[in-house]
Amino acid sequence: MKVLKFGGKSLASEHTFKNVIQIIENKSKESEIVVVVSAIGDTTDILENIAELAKNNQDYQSTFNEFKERVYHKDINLEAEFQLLSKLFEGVSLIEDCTPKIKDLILSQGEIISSRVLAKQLNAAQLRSVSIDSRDFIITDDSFGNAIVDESLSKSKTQNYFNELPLKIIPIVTGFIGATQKGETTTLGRNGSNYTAALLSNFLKAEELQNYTHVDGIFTANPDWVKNAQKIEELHFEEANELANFGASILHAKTIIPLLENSTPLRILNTLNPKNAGTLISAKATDNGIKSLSLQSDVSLIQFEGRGLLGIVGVDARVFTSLANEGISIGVISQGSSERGLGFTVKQSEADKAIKALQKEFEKDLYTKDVSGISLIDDIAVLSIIGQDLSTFDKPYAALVKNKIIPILFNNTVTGKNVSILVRKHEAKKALNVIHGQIFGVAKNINLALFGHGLVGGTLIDQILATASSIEKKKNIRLNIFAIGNSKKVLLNENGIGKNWREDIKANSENYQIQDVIRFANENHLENLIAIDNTASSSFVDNYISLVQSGFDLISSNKIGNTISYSFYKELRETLKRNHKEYLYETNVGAGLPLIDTIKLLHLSGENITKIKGVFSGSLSYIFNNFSIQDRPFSTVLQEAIEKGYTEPDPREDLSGNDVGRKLLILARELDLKNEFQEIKIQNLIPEELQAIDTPAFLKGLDKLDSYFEKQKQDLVPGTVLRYVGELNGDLQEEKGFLETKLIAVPINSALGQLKGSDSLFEIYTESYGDNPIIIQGAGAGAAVTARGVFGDILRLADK
Ligand SMILES: NC(=O)C1=CN([C@@H]2O[C@H](COP(=O)(O)OP(=O)(O)OC[C@H]3O[C@@H](n4cnc5c(N)ncnc54)[C@H](O)[C@@H]3O)[C@@H](O)[C@H]2O)C=CC1
Ligand SMILES: N[C@@H](CC=O)C(=O)O
Repeated sequence: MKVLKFGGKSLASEHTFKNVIQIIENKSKESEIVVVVSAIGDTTDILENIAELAKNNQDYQSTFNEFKERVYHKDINLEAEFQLLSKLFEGVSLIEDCTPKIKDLILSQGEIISSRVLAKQLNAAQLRSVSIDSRDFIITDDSFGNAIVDESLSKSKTQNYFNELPLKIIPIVTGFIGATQKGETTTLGRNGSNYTAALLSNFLKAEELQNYTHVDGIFTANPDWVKNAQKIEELHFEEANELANFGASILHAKTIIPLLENSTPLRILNTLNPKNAGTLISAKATDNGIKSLSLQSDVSLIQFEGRGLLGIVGVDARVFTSLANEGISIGVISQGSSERGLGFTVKQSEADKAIKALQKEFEKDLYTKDVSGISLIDDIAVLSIIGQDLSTFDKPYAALVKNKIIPILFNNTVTGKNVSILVRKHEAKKALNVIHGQIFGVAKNINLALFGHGLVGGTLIDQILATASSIEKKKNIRLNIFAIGNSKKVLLNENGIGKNWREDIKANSENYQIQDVIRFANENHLENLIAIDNTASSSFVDNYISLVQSGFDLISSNKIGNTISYSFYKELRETLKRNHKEYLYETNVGAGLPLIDTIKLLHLSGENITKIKGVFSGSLSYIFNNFSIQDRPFSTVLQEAIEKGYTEPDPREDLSGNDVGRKLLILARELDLKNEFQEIKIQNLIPEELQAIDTPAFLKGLDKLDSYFEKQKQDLVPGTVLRYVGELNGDLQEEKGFLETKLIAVPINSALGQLKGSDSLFEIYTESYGDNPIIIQGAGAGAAVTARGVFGDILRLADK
């Protein structure tokens, strides 16, 4: 025999009702069944609300009429229940009081109505069934509202009752309600229907209790809050009990206990997806490990502080006794060894009462200032990691801090594996997602805001979208682009911008300030935030500090942030350190080539890098590699470099030598040299009259450059070619290095003379390597290689 229990949501609509009937039909063909029901939909809340209106002498009648219309069913006469309710509400309204006893009688009608309605519907569907009132056999004490079941009496009564039932009739039993020995109606507390079903499963020795809900089972976290929460296939009773104790709303601690006697398995199933196997809770051992995260957001934190409490015996006892006297239960408790302060949680609904009780108890101590404050923090949520001990707690904790969520306090159980963390309510969803991603190894969400969607930025977006799903499979990292912005407008989507981003930008982007993007990320509880600067803008760099302070890591292909004043360079690094954030910019020198990382490692390991020289610019490499040996005007070759995406948005950044200068400065600063941009000796290749005009005018008149460069070529000694080079000389002992860029002639058969395409070449001279430099060579410019380099930085950060 199996017991099937259907919750209120399963009975709430015509559609779900049909599913219930179908499930009952199928299950009754497999084995004998007993069905337990909750009240339909939110009937219990509605009845409670009507009673409250009546008690307060407010208009309850219209809500009651609405209720009657909602539960009315044409084939079933509910007049007796409605009349009883009507009399009860009238009485409550007259005496302006609703005692727990009356309230139980009112609420019980919800389950009575639902069992009658379901039985009627089943009979109409040719499934013989009968509505059964559990008050006939579930016997309780008279603690109305949360009555204690007399299990042995209830067991024998239940067994006798069911022995008398005719065979082949499906019993539809009211959950939640019972009766005292005197026959007074009681209720078993919220979630009591599950308890009734568990009791019946035990008393009738069911082979399984199947609890039909509106979800596929128990998940590693509430799927409404954590998108990639995973269903748990199996749990041991003890683990389920822990989950229930820590507030997993789908389970009720009371439900598990009756099942232990006969080790009756409990399966959590979905009425709307009945083929899913759900979660099985049984006595079978499962792999030990973290099982689930739960969140309680209806709590408040009380802070009790006092200077004069150190060493005084009995203060905690007074705190807890005064609350116990008011029937207030305490959740998480924390007290430091200084004994100066005690923090603990209570239900939010009881917080004011708790404060009043404490103020009364400590009235004198408050006056003498031995107790200096009793205060309340209301916007609190308790996040519990069930199955977590402190040996591996460093990871979720560090992930929280990295996401700028600093727990208010945390607490672990001495035995068992549970850690509870108190966070601000508005941070709870983000905290849950951060910890979930960290401990379950399921795809970690990395939320990206991309600024600049030109050549590099646009290519990067396409690369990310094309590979996101394979990265998720291979690396368990889910890259979610939630913002794409240019200098004026931004497109935002917390669920991820897709392949049609170019059209979406046209249709849906809005004017913005950086604070709008930050606010959007916060409001949508987005974690692991990275801002990526693929602009060439100096004004965008102004946003770096606020982005870091708001919890973003940074990545840039833009070199400006690293090459404005040294004081900004330092300020940014200090801000990053203070906020536990990172800034990666591997593409700043040599595009996709692994140059910066190599220099960083060499320098960090104490290697004295004395010189770096070579061809730093991919575009200038392309231009001079071709122009030196081809009989084509300079402007034609330059135009080609622009079209291939090698140059800066304004190619004068390259021709002026500034871009090479920036790269030298970036490397110098990696070596702890404190140079400023103005100190670099730069050879500018742009004729003076073309230096001050605007970009479109410059681009229109590229041929004005031809005669100057033709002359440079003609002056070359035969067997040599032109190369634009950069050189950095520095030393560990020195504060500043010597940085220079210039156009030179080199032998055509030298390493520099042999460069092809847009290749850059870097020679790194160090003390240990002596005269044989480390050489890094390869494509030094181009949207595709640069975007790949930025992508590499994203994955590096995502892995941390
Ligand atoms: N092309 C290459 O080979 C390499 C380029 N880079 C760097 O990549 C960056 C991007 O270069 P491209 O894609 O070629 O430039 P681009 O001109 O094609 O794109 C720049 C984008 O930034 C946007 N933008 C400008 N100011 C902005 C602001 N204040 N806020 C937000 N967006 C803004 C523009 O609207 C444009 O969409 C540059 O900093 C460049 O130095 C770095 C290494 C190699
Ligand atoms: N314009 C730059 C692009 C890479 O930084 C170059 O030519 O090297």
